[in-house]
Amino acid sequence: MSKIPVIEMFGPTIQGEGAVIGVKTMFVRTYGCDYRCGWCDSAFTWDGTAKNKVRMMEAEEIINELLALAGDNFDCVTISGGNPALIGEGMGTFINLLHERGIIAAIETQGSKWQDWFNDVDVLTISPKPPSSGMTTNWEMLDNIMSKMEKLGRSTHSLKVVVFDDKDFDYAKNVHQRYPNVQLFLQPGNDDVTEEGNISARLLGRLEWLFNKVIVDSDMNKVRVLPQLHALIWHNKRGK
Ligand SMILES: C[S@@+](CC[C@H](N)C(=O)[O-])C[C@H]1O[C@@H](n2cnc3c(N)ncnc32)[C@H](O)[C@@H]1O
Ligand SMILES: Nc1nc2[nH]cc(C(=O)O)c2c(=O)[nH]1
Ligand code: SF4
Ligand SMILES: [Mg+2]
Repeated sequence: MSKIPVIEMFGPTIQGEGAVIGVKTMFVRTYGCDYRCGWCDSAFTWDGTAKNKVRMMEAEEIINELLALAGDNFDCVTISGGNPALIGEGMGTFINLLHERGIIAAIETQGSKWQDWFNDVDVLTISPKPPSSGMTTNWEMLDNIMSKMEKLGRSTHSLKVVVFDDKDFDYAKNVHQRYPNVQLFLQPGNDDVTEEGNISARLLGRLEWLFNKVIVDSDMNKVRVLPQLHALIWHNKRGK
């Protein structure tokens, strides 16, 4: 059996981003990332500061813990990280167990790695990283992932790009031109993930800036611009 490194589980909460924004969901956050985005809002999943909280868990144990947390008060589990795509067959087993219980599986990943269990995911969010992150996109890998997902013919996948500045917006445009048939979500960046208290006004300011970028750009007629809804409500609080 291959175990899964879990750093936190929480919920039920409301999915705050992307294609299924607004849906009630549990979260399972895996430990470890192959990226180090300068503005990562979940850096504790890879920077070592919370390493002592990691538990190596069997798929079955994770389900049992979710059920203990929430009973039958959910039918969606979102697996985020870190990068859940670093995990092999254990994650496939976990997704199968969710399906056996009629629970859907949503994944958040950056598109730097493929796993065969992507084929079984109900909602796959691929979030390639713009220049402000400090990361470099492996376009060959991303092309590969996008073409495998397209071949599935179920359009369970979408793209989500976080935008902090004009260069990121150009990057998002590039992504949209490269994969014109895949729904692209734009999300404004939260440029201070440690600020305490109410950050809604700051985030809404960034959302308005992004709205205005999209409004005047005829290459962006088909994108959708969304906030991080949970951050508007719960700010930088962890486990929400
Ligand atoms: C923490 S990541 C984990 C999953 C995966 N590693 C990824 O990046 O897609 C989850 C989502 O949060 C977004 N995100 C991280 N930091 C952010 C920030 N400061 N502002 C806005 N979105 C952020 C990421 O781009 C990604 O879409
Ligand atoms: N409510 C809520 N929605 C989210 N959507 C993506 C998240 C993530 O950190 O991957 C996230 C999160 O952490 N909380
Ligand atoms: S890829 Fe995701 S988890 Fe990894 S550093 Fe970037 S935002 Fe954070
Ligand atoms: Mg988050």
